[in-house]
Amino acid sequence: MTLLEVRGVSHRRDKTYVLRDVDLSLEPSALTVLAGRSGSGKSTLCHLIAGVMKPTSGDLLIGGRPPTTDWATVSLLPQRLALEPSLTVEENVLLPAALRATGRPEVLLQRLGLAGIAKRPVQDTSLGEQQRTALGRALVLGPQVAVLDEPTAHQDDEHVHLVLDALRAVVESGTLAIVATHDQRVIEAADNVVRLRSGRITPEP
Ligand SMILES: Nc1ncnc2c1ncn2[C@@H]1O[C@H](COP(=O)(O)OP(=O)(O)OP(=O)(O)O)[C@@H](O)[C@H]1O
Repeated sequence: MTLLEVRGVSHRRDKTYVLRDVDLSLEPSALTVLAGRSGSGKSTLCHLIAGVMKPTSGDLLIGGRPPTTDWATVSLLPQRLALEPSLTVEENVLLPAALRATGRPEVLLQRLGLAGIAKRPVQDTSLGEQQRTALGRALVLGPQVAVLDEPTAHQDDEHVHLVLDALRAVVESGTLAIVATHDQRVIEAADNVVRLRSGRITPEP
């Protein structure tokens, strides 16, 4: 069963095409890596899948519908995190749940190594902790699709394992996790790898 369908997507920034004729069909319950050199278009594709930008041409469908900004359907961990600095770690994780009166973050905070600092303003935490907070925020609703841009960029080996365990747990619950990364440790843990080169999907490797 296809969950995410990307059909003939091209995207232009200024006068240059940064994505060209991208076709992709992905099923639920998988950890899919978007790999490729810096500037190959990974972040752009992340933003299109998460519905925060519209493609110049082509279609993206999640469960047969265009992406919305409803984080239970598709969530985003942006490269620049976009946390609310004065809120605590826990409050940031719970932001998508605030409108739903749901959300039990204890297990997730534990899994991401954040339980001990949950009540601290996020601005008083390390960059790696902030990145795991933004990851928790992306996973807290157990979305159909979680789009995660470089989620291990600020993590050491030990914390990469925590991140991968948290990803594996949501994937086992049905989430399609799409992870843009250069990190070989994440690439090795993936169910499938989509490689981009100059905005086009290229066969492995
Ligand atoms: N706002 C923008 N305006 C114009 N060009 C942009 C803009 N943002 C990105 N680009 C260009 O689009 C291309 C793809 O960028 P993108 O950020 O998607 O790459 P990436 O694979 O995620 O790179 P990285 O691994 O360095 O994050 C790059 O050539 C980049 O310079």
